[in-house]
Amino acid sequence: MRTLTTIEQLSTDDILFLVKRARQLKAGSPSQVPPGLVAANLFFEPSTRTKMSFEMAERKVGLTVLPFEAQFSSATKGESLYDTVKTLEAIGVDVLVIRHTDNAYYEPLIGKVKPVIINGGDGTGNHPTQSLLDLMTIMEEFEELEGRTITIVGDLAHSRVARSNVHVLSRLGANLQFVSPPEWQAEFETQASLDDAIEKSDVIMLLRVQHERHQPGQSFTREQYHSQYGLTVERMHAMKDDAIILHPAPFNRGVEIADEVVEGSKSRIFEQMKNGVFMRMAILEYLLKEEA
Ligand SMILES: N[C@@H](CC(=O)O)C(=O)O
Ligand SMILES: NC(=O)OP(=O)(O)O
Repeated sequence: MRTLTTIEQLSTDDILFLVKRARQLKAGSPSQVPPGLVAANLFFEPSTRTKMSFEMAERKVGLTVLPFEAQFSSATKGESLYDTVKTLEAIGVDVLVIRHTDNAYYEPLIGKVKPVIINGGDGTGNHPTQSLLDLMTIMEEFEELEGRTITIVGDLAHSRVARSNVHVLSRLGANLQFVSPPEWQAEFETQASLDDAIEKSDVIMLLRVQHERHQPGQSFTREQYHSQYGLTVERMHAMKDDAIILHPAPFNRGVEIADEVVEGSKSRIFEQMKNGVFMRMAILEYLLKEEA
């Protein structure tokens, strides 16, 4: 396999292998990427975690990383993504991590370009590397997902993280619950009350309110959202003793999550970010093993 564009393209064995390998890398196992390969990270949408943790992972596995800034690239002169990728291929880039506003931006590239393509997020479509690092974080806590209840809370309609996670978590046997404002529930069957959902949950996975994808007038005040759908300190105290909190970040303190909860004992949010580096190392190793 030469690309990772959606989580659906991975078999369950691939997924479990990547989690195991990322945990080995986190424990200090040396990486096994052939020397002399070159990466570039093409982010046409803003990013802090995905871009920086890919760059960290690329350097840790020994890749040379070429800088690319979308706003100073010839994309601003109208060059297409396809022509940008063909250019980088001609220059000698072996692996491209791409984030783009268009859903499924990768389709015209697959089978037509030589570099390995890794999806760092496409519109409201997919965020496969986020799902894998979320899964790693959950498995560090519980090992098995079978019989565990995971509640995904928030802007389901506009979240690529929700879409990728629903697929992988249900494939591995978790019971999924959803809580969302009716306007943002999309195709998901939601629970009426966050308080009822919390009591049964082993994992509360919060989603960011995706303001940048909303039409004007489609939002709530911070206070309205927080009181109805936010993880308040009181709600955190109502969680099971061993239950944990995830959020892909960036998080809006005081909106999806109370300020005090972000770094509280149930939060694994910064562990998700740490795990992101090791998961991305495992993904690079997996995709590049046979390159040279
Ligand atoms: N950073 C994640 C989640 C978010 O921004 O809400 C994403 O790019 O999808
Ligand atoms: N979680 C995540 O994808 O963060 P960034 O948008 O900062 O990359």
